[in-house]
Amino acid sequence: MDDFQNAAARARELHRELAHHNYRYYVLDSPEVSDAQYDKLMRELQDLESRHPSLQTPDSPTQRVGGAAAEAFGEVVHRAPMLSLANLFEDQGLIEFDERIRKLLGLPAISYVCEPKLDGLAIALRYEKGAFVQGATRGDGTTGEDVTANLRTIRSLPMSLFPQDGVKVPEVLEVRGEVFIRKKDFQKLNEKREEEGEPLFANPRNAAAGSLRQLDPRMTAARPLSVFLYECVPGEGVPAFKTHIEKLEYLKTLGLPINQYRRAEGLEGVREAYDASLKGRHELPFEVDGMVVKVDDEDQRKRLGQVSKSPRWAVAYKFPPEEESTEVLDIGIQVGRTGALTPVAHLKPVKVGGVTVARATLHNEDELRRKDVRKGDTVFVRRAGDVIPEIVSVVLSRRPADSAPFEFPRHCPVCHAVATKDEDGAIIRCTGASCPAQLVEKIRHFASRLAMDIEGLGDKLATQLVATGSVKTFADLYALTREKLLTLERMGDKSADNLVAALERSKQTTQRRFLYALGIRHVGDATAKALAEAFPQAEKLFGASLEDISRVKDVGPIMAQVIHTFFQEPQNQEAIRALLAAGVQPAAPQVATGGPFVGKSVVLTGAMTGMTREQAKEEVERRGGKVAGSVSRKTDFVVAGEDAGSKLKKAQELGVRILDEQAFLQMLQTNA
Ligand SMILES: NC(=O)c1ccc[n+]([C@@H]2O[C@H](COP(=O)([O-])OP(=O)(O)OC[C@H]3O[C@@H](n4cnc5c(N)ncnc54)[C@H](O)[C@@H]3O)[C@@H](O)[C@H]2O)c1
Ligand SMILES: [Zn+2]
Repeated sequence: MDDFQNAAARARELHRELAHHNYRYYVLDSPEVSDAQYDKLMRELQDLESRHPSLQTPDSPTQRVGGAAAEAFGEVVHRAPMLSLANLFEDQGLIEFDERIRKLLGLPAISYVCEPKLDGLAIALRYEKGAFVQGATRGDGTTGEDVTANLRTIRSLPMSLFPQDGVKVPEVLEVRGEVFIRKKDFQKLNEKREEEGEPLFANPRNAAAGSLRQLDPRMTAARPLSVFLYECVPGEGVPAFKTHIEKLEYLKTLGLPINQYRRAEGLEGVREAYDASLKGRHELPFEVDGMVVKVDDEDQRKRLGQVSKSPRWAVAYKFPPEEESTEVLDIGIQVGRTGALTPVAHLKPVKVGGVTVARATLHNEDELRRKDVRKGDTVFVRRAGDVIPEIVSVVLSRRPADSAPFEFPRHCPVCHAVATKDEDGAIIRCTGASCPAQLVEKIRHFASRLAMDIEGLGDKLATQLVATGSVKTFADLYALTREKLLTLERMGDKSADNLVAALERSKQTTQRRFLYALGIRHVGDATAKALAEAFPQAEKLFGASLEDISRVKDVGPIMAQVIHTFFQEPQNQEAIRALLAAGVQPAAPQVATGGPFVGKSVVLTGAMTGMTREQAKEEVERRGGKVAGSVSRKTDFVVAGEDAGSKLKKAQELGVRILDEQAFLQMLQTNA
């Protein structure tokens, strides 16, 4: 085959493909590929046609506007054809556009108007004697669909013009503009569809088109659409405008909604406007997919005329796409630092918003189920600004016949411990205390002040210990030696010695600290205290029934379930046994029966030199006292350390007994 035959065959293929995508996009409002992919096919065809002009037949998709009107609607023949816009994607295209215009007009510089390119669908509206009488979609540019009833449901569209003082309402006014949906409304609409099990709209454009093209206007009314107008067809009583801006301002005086525009002088002016609008695109409450550049002077426009399906005097300068379609190669589960199991889609890499995206989060099981994303699906991926890439919708028409819903695992894929659902429903979490995926976080918590209080073991060191494989379980911490620690990066002699000493010290602990240190979900310091009183030995919890645990003070049914599951997990029993074998000795809480603290309410304020606030609290509680946060008449003692402030003052005012650190320590000693 020669080059021409090849080109002709490819062109036929592209005709077929583009016709298919046009139908999905314009008639069904449910595209299968992204705009960028569609544009690529279109450019390929344009390219073939420019190399072989005989391929440019009148029925070529390059020569036609939009898609045919759906038969279900009445037809409206436009008074003047509704055109499309030529697209540009980079500065080079803009240079050529400006050059062409200057050459055709024989002028050194052109005044332009720049408008946001709304991502919606074009409509033509007709007002007679100021009353809205008919509205139509663009259709194929010549004939559109009569969507009058649906347009009447758009709140921002005036049903009758309300001109400013001195402005005469024209006999007949035909205006053109764009119906669109605001980002917030789009999100709400898709959430509702999710709930109702309806397929999601891929983007605001399809949502707007799908909503306006409803056969039942009540359906349209339920979906909040918006409209901006940007063009006006000459007609009876309509002034002859010198410029586009004059026209826009005129429409405004009639009470019609007009979008913001920006005047731009020459190529440089357009570049500035483009940079500004690209930068500001995320601040707008609606989706824009580019900037429309129009020649401002109406007379110049007439002289420029049009080519095939678009005017020569305007162009759509597109923004880089933020949405792409691609394929889900697989769905995996990622275990986060807090044990949350997060489903992640592995995608055939695509460029979205300027970066290559190969993964997208599916957030959690509920979200995954709602969107019903499956392996093998074609999906729309979105990445706007710095936002994490996300899957917007699935192209159901492209779903493989043998696909099956994703089965969310009930065990952690990393450590195989049971994974359970959070009580608030959304997140599934691994319950393994030695789960490698959570280890850094677990160890950081284990070493924290209210837990084992191992000084010097923070986030950085925990990360290092896990990364080097030195620590795989809590108990491994107690096998760390000075020599071993010194092999770590940035670890000095002194720090190593201090850490070994801190580890050794931490072995003498309390059952309350020990239980808290295990990092059982929801078990904070207070619950650990109650649990320690009921179960002075950790191993007793292995055999405890759900009822036993439920009887513990302040432990509700959900927490009881979490605690029960934790101590049933063999991995966790093993972790506890190993800690005890390593020499950790959690002391059972002593229940005080006598002494000066029993049943007393104590307030701690100011800094003490000999112990921390937490230690002081623990000492008081061990002796049967309660530590309160604020001073009242019910307070029995206030322990005032250095720089005690308002609490001390309050105590003095109320005549509450005040102890300094010395007196407090003495009281503790006499009641050890
Ligand atoms: N994904 C798909 O399968 C698929 C299929 C068909 C078309 N498409 C997309 O649609 C595009 C073609 O659609 P099109 O012919 O409507 O062209 P277009 O969207 O590129 O530009 C023309 C349209 O821009 C709109 N517009 C928005 N703001 C405007 C403003 N301020 N002034 C003037 N017009 C404004 C008007 O509706 C006008 O008809 C393609 O480039 C592609 O991105 C996608
Ligand atoms: Zn795990």
